Amino acid sequence: MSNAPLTPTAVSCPAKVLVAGGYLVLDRDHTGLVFGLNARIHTVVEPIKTRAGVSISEIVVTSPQFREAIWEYGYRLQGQDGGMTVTQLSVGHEQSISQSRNPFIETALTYALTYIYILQPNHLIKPSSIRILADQAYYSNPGTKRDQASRFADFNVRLKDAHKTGLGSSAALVTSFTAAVLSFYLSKDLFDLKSEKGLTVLHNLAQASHSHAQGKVGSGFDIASAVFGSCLYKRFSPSLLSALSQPSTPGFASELRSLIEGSTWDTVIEKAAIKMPKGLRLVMCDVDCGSETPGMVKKVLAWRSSSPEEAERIWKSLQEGNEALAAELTRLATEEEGDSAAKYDKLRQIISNNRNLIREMGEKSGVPIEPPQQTRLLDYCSKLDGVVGGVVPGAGGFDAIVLLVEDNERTVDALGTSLGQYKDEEAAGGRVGIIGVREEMVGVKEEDLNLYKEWEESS
Ligand SMILES: Nc1ncnc2c1ncn2[C@@H]1O[C@H](COP(=O)(O)OP(=O)(O)OP(=O)(O)O)[C@@H](O)[C@H]1O
Ligand SMILES: C[C@@](O)(CCOP(=O)(O)O)CC(=O)O
Repeated sequence: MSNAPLTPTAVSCPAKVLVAGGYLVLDRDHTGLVFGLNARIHTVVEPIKTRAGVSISEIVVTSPQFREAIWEYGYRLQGQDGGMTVTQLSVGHEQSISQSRNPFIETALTYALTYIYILQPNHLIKPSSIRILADQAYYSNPGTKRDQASRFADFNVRLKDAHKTGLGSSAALVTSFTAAVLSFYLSKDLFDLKSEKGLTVLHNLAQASHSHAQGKVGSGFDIASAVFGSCLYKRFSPSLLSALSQPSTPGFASELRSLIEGSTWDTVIEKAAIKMPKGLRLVMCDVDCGSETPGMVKKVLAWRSSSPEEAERIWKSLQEGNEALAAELTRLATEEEGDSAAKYDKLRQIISNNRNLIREMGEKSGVPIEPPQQTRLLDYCSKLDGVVGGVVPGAGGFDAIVLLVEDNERTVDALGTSLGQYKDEEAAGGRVGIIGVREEMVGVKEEDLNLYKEWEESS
């Protein structure tokens, strides 16, 4: 048993935008083109500070930018190879348990502690304190800064009242949380975030726990970009996770380890296939409306099953269009090209063809993937100076668009002004704003603890 003090550890992961491959990426015959974004969720793990009444096996998780965001967990070893069982202890004062549970944190903790235990069965897992800190762009609530230099805002609301912008908060949270907890408790020879193996273990473990907490509905592209940054993504076989026993049931711990470390995991991640040409960047616009992704996915997939031939034609053409988009971006990023006016013509053409197919997919399935108000908005933006084109990202719907624009202040400022003046009489939502993010190639990253000074435990 080791008594060495554990060193405070901080890790962050990026947000995501699925620029191409929505719906297609749900099966392994197709790929998704996902860009990481430079908004991050950070997790800081430290030895617990002595507090009256803290029991020996307790991990306290807080998300101090939000009100009442504290989750206290006890953990104990389950017999028959069931792994670590995590139980929520006292709950967020004056609230009912169901209101203040955080399934993403609870599941990520269960999977991470189980993996830690199985690698170091003779080590005591010491109590710890975990803080989560998120960049502003994940939420549209205006935050207040504790001081000028502060990176993280105080959102002054409960997490359940926060308005998400759809950048993949749960995936960045689960991945940075898992990475920070593993790095904190495991020695470098057992888990090293800087090694290929460490990244693969992190990816597989975060996919498993995120999928469990989310109800196994997503393709996992958001976890892939949280770990690896921008990439071309082919999902894992869903059967890998459906075969895994439930946490705390006999055999779970060993099954989890062989799944996470073994060769059956079949995700394909191509980082080299995604590049942003010098001179271009992404801009995300928030449309201040909501869409319900799981319902849209169900309906699109139901239509695909009922009209297989027609769907196959669209899926095949769109896959080709998405591959063409990735290839053209890579070509522009790697080949010398002059500054001719026609430089981005091919890119424009590819985006326009893909949008036609996305609209067809939406019309045929009866799902508003690129609904008319988004078509009008995208067409309006695409005609502005310096804008190459744009699409509805991910599942589409009413909540966001992503634009490919020339990377200079003039273009982005003019875009902001034009969007400020944009009025669509028929659209319910109204205001369109630029989210303060751009593409990010780097995935998971260790961070310096000085970043969190004003968010010390007592604050
Ligand atoms: N800062 C945070 N602190 C703690 N938990 C968080 C935080 N941000 C998000 N979460 C957890 O993630 C959940 C939101 O995840 P969800 O998958 O619904 O949204 P998302 O990943 O941001 O959206 P999308 O998949 O549309 O991009 C919250 O209910 C909460 O459990
Ligand atoms: C529809 C889908 O392909 C993309 C959903 O993306 P987003 O959550 O709208 O960013 C679902 C998935 O891949 O998990």
